[in-house]
Amino acid sequence: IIVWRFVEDSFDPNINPTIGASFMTKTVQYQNELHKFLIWDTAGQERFRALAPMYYRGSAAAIIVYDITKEETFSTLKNWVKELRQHGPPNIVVAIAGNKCDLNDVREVMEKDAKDYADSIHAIFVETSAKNAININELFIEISRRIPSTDTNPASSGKGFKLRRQPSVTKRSCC
Ligand SMILES: Nc1nc2c(ncn2[C@@H]2O[C@H](COP(=O)(O)OP(=O)(O)OP(=O)(O)O)[C@@H](O)[C@H]2O)c(=O)[nH]1
Repeated sequence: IIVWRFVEDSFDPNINPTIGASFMTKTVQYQNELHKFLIWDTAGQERFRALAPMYYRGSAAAIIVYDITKEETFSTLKNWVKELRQHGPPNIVVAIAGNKCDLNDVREVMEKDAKDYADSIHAIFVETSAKNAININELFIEISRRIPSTDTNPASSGKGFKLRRQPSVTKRSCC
């Protein structure tokens, strides 16, 4: 399960915010394999925050998105990183996406600062534009590279396999 929002159909500034979470899939080609991601896009608003553990529990990766034109979204992102470290799956792959890189003129978060922070927590880092579809595929390919396969049998190479840590029953209690 991955926390992410894809390219919007429309870039209306009055677009409705996510309520709870929305689900989507994305398939990327990684080397000779097709990797299908099952994605939950959780709501960013504070009032939905308590729902997030339902979605990141059992997930293989999380993409935490901030807005490069709003410094406060970068601070909020750091809180999400802490939450994932404390309550998320132990080996979850964390990716940080600085979205709206098409709005470089009104940037508030320097790319280097974000990259240094991502490196310090061993997270993937990329600046994206959901609007212009910049670096979206690249981000998923990098996640594919970091999520180990459960299938190490070369005889089955070329056939379908499951990436590690499909949603499963865990003993961890909610929140
Ligand atoms: N210029 C630009 N605008 C974007 C980009 N991505 C999203 N937007 C706009 O930013 C606004 C917020 O986008 P959302 O996708 O709703 O943001 P969100 O963080 O998912 O918000 P929640 O649904 O509340 O979690 C919308 O008006 C989008 O059209 C981008 O890459 N570039």
